[in-house]
Amino acid sequence: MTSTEKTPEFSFRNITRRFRSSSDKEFVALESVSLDIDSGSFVCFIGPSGCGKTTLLNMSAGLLSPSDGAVHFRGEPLSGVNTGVGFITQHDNLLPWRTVEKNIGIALEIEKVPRAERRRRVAEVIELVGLKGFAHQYPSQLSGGMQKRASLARGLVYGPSTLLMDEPFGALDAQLRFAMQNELLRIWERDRKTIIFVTHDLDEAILLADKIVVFGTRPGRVVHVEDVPLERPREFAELRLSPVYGEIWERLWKLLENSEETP
Ligand SMILES: Nc1ncnc2c1ncn2[C@@H]1O[C@H](COP(=O)(O)OP(=O)(O)OP(=O)(O)O)[C@@H](O)[C@H]1O
Repeated sequence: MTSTEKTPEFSFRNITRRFRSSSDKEFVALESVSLDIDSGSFVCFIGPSGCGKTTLLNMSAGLLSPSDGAVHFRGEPLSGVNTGVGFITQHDNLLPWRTVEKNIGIALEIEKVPRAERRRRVAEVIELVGLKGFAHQYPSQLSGGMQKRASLARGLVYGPSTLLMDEPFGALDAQLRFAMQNELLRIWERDRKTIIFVTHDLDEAILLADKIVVFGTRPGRVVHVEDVPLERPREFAELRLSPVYGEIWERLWKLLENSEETP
């Protein structure tokens, strides 16, 4: 790498991950994945069920190690839990007995961040995700979209350089999903954190990403990486009419259709 090139946020180097199935047979969940994720970029992972997308996210978070190969985070080999990432899953996992404010601040409490600083940082992310006025509500008092906002705030509060998002909006209805996609883009355009976002929805991937990584199955592997050169800020209604959008959509759709075939 020359001195002018930036160190990637993540560098996956020839990653293979094997698991044991319920019948105790070893199988390859992810094979020979080599991929760089640029710092500050928005990357979507897309592919059929079981192709290893979550496995790769778990490795990025340091919750799982590769059987072969290595994950480098900001130039350093990753070993152990990656404290530089916020992880947001499909299920919000908000604790029902804690208020919004206390749910969001939980990581700071664990880190023993002093109370005044904790309050300040929690208030800042609450404002950022548009939950001002709801700090003292309990999760059951929030709408689905507000719960998403709360889990987004919880992922942001300790200032990670990357957000790992595993189908975060999968369970939302179309309108709410659209609102949350726009909200996420607004926050990303403000902070330019690196985002790795797993989705099954091709439109969502093209709307959000700078780069789309397409996975295939049996074994899980990367079959294609697509750069998305569409201008930002992106307006979905206009975007869908653009020829570039249509070309990307068709190319990736075909790949996804074929991605479940054994190579
Ligand atoms: N801890 C584990 N033990 C055994 N097998 C596992 C484990 N974690 C994942 N797998 C298997 O590895 C394969 C890849 O799983 P993974 O969850 O990464 O896929 P995915 O692409 O995220 O799927 P989906 O889109 O359905 O969430 C699947 O066959 C899954 O059953």
